[in-house]
Amino acid sequence: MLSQVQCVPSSLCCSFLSQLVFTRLLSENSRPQPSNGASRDTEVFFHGPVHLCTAGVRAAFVLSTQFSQSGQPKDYALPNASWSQGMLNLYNEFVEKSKDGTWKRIPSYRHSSDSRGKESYFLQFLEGEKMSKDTRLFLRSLDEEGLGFEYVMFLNPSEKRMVTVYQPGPYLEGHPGFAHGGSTAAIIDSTIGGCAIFVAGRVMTANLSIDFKNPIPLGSVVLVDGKVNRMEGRKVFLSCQVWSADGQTLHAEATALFIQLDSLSRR
Ligand SMILES: CCCCCCCC/C=C\CCCCCCCC(=O)SCCNC(=O)CCNC(=O)[C@H](O)C(C)(C)COP(=O)(O)OP(=O)(O)OC[C@H]1O[C@@H](n2cnc3c(N)ncnc32)[C@H](O)[C@@H]1OP(=O)(O)O
Repeated sequence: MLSQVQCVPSSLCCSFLSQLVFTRLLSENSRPQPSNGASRDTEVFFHGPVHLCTAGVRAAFVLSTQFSQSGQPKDYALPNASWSQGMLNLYNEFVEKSKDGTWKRIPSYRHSSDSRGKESYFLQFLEGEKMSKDTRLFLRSLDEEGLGFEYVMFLNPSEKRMVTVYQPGPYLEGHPGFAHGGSTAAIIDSTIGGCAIFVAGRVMTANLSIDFKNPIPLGSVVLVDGKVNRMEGRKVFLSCQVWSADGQTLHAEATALFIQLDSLSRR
């Protein structure tokens, strides 16, 4: 279990992370298992001898959650059954806007090693770090669709702007019925982190300041709208707003400073 979160790219929300891990530990025991009896946890598969007899079924289940039918790594930034109509509508709106090249959908994989190739922003970010196939990127750490962070990012390169269409799931609960502020911080950090990576390559969050204006109902759809304001040497200054899908409610506003790293290995 620990290996799944040990290389989480953000120390921003330690308490949130602990809660998420705790939730996962709890849920492994209390959640109904898939009908084929397979565990959702690769570590259970590797460490639990009692499970060896169903190894094939388990492996198939685990692989099916991580790879598409073509055998390619699964791109999670595509519609799935958990997406509400509101999420689909916004997604389609931005797909439409992407047709003339103004916006670009950013694919999203579970493991950093799946991000190799042309769209390799995570490798820029994580280069030099050893990540095993069992590790998972924080925002894609849950197996079941719709329980945690459901999101798709669209980049507007000329505006140095990233918009994330985001639907927080029930495992992100803070106050009953609402998203935990740490989860909101994480999606903001990742959205503007994407902007910062786009303009500066490998970066780290040095400062993130958030005004939480209105709680985000779980299962609702919001737009996380972040952009680069300016760059001064290695310092990238960004801002971000989180709006309800109808544009009527401002949920959060943030400013941030990211620092460009010359090389992670130098550190
Ligand atoms: C087609 C391509 C598309 C691309 C799209 C991509 C989409 C991608 C999608 C998804 C992306 C996901 C992205 C995830 C992002 C997550 C990021 C995180 O959460 S990172 C974890 C949390 N952060 C840490 O753990 C940092 C810990 N801190 C440090 O490591 C250092 O303090 C660091 C690197 C921040 C700075 O250290 P130093 O030694 O390199 O630099 P020094 O000299 O201290 O600072 C440089 C300048 O910055 C100022 N500075 C530093 N920290 C500051 C602060 N907190 N406030 C104000 N100024 C600060 C300093 O005063 C200095 O300024 P002067 O150059 O003198 O003017």
